[in-house]
Amino acid sequence: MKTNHCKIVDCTIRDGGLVNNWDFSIEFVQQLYAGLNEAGVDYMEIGYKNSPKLLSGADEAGPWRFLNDDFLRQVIPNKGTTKLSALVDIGRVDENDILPRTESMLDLIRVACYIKDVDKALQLVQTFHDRGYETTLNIMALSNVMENELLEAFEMINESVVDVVYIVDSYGSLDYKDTEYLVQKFKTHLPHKRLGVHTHNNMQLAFSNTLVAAQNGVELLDASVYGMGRAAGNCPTELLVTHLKNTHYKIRPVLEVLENLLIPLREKEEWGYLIPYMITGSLDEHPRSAMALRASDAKDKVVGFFDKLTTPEVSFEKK
Ligand SMILES: C[C@H](O)CC(=O)C(=O)O
Repeated sequence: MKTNHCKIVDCTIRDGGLVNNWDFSIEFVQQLYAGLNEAGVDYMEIGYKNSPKLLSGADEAGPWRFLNDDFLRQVIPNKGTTKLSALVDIGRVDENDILPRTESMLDLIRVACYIKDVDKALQLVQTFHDRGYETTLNIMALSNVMENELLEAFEMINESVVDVVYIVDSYGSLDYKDTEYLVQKFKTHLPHKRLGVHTHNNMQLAFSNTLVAAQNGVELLDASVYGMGRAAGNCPTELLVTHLKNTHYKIRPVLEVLENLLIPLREKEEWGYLIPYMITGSLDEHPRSAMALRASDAKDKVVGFFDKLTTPEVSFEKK
């Protein structure tokens, strides 16, 4: 039987941390890792490897915001077959904090950037590659990128050592046609690179777009349990685990994690498909305005919110 070419990268802690400021207990992360490992999920992104020296708000955030290698060894004393990944952002990571892979629990380092910073991101990729890690380049907000910028980026990427290049739908505004178009463009211009996809569920399309990408040859599929991720969240891990054919995945351990960890957490924290996120997704915008609305007393005033975002005149409230 033909085996499926796809691999799942579970981002529950990293992207979900944007919902609760990475306030996950050690037991939560250990149980999640054990469940994903039993389920056969290929990678778990256990947080960010940015430097607290380069970012404000470090004191309030949980430890998954600024991963430390000694801490990680204590959290996962018995690593299984699920590999560990960390994300870094341009300008927020201190290269000196990244140990050689042989001395680290991490297997994969993913570098996130906007299109204008692809050159800087590829320099970091080279450093991490030289230290022995698998690497990805995650180009965020691709729905806002001009063709000429993309073509310029492809030239640099082709000359780089990066293993996997990601199509990232940061605003959750792509549909199946857009996804197919982007995947074909990436395949044409990056014939020797493997591809990944990271989707957001603003328009209830995260799962469907991920499947379209997979069907068109994309290998690394980002997801998170119960879709936990910033604003509308991500493609749910449980859906990929149960749906992808010819794989070794098991759904039961993911259901256990859902029942024990994510369903109770969803009672306290909010993420997922909500109308303000649908509005920003459909307008191809960052969800920050919708997140601010949901945190305010006017959280369900979706008509006024829509009017405000779609009116060219800008009015500021008088203090
Ligand atoms: C690089 C990551 O995929 C960043 C992210 O989550 C985004 O939506 O952007």
